[in-house]
Amino acid sequence: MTFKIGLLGFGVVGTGTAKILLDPFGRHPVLKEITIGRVGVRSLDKPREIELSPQLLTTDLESIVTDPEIDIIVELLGGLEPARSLILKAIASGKHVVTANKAVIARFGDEIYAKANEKGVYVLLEAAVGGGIPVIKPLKQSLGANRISSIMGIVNGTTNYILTEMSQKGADFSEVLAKAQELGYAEADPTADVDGFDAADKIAILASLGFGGRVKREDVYCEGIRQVSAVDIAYADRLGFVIKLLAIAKDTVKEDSDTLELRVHPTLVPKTHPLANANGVYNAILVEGEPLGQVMFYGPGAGSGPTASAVVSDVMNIVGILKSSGKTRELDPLLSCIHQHYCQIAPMEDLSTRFYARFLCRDVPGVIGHLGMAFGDHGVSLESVVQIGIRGDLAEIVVVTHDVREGNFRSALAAIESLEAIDSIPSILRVL
Ligand SMILES: NC(=O)c1ccc[n+]([C@@H]2O[C@H](COP(=O)([O-])OP(=O)(O)OC[C@H]3O[C@@H](n4cnc5c(N)ncnc54)[C@H](OP(=O)(O)O)[C@@H]3O)[C@@H](O)[C@H]2O)c1
Ligand SMILES: N[C@@H](CCO)C(=O)O
Ligand code: NA
Repeated sequence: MTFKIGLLGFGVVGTGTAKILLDPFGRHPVLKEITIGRVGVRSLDKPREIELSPQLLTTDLESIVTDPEIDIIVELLGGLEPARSLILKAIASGKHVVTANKAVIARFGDEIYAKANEKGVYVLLEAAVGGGIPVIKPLKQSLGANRISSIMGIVNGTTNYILTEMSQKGADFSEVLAKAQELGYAEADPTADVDGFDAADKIAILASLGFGGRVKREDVYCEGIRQVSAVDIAYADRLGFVIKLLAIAKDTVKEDSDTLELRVHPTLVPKTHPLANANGVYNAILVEGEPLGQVMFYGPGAGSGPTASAVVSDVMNIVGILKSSGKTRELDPLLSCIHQHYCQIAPMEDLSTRFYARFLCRDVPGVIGHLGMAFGDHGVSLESVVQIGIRGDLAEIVVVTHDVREGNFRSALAAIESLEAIDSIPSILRVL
């Protein structure tokens, strides 16, 4: 039996996918039954790393998603449109879909899965989160017996690569970003990586899987890494932390409500924490549940081969189902998406966390006392106050708080900003 895939996109991940499919030796035998039927691209003239028969390539992507010969559509275009419309057309034509596109799923997942369930087709997305790391399928299947309480991790390879190079080699932000683009890690528009949007898409997807409800993408609080400076990386290091862009989804069961914390932001992570040692393009996702306790998924979070590994495993899963049960059976509830309700999201001001803040102060007597008083007045207690340096004619003071309600911390900062001794507050970061 042969199963034909229609590949939409033949860039970094599309090329990696074709490489695996064209070289099945030593891999799972089911791969020998999968062939590439058509490949959709934007430009027919572009030089390609792999030579495909020219009749396979087309710029008419609609003709691929409606082609009766094609069994599975693999969407590797990126971006919202035409990816969304083509996925919907593929579903309407009765095709199963594999996608690496977290941006589309995080925003249009409800529409896409409603149509897929109506049509009885699968939409699998292992490559969309954590690149090559198996994390979607484990969350759907292997961890299904657990009550998940938190999912937290480094889910963007580009920013982790940038932060690692900045902290280990003192490298310059824009140079490292260019290198990440060259290596095929970054999105077509790298602001999606740098500003945290890609990580926000991914945590929305993971939260939905882990907490069994739909998540509105706009509900994810999101800060990127632009404000992380070499100065803060160095202070963090002295205080025993590394700075990572974390994506966090946490159940906050209170007496009368069950809400989720959902956020992406640079975070000071203690060097002894398991997430602190995921460096470079590596991602790590720590899941906590009852009765399992903690489990961590770790591996290459981006790049052609690793991402293609996840894409092809999804294709193989669908082929396995098609081979064993034919096309007419009901969808497996452990592989499809059946959520109906939306998760309640807790407001950020109710978040309780530690903070790191760096102040530039006029070097007047008693400035630390003024800071301490302003924090105290708003119920913020300090874990450490470190007056470390002099920058020009200003004194640089770094504080780390104990756990504090974000709303209280922000009120304290507003009061501190108006103090005469305070010149500016160049950085505020959360601490794990
Ligand atoms: N790169 C990674 O490490 C990685 C990891 C995980 C997930 N992803 C996701 O995988 C997807 C693909 O990423 P990528 O890095 O492979 O992107 P890419 O290298 O930019 O490749 C995109 C491909 O899609 C084609 N394409 C884009 N828009 C098109 C349009 N409107 N019409 C026809 N063809 C179009 C391009 O055609 P041409 O070749 O003719 O330009 C190209 O072949 C994205 O959703 C991304 O978020 C990427
Ligand atoms: N741009 C993404 C690709 C993997 O999804 C990243 O850097 O993590
Ligand atoms: Na994955």
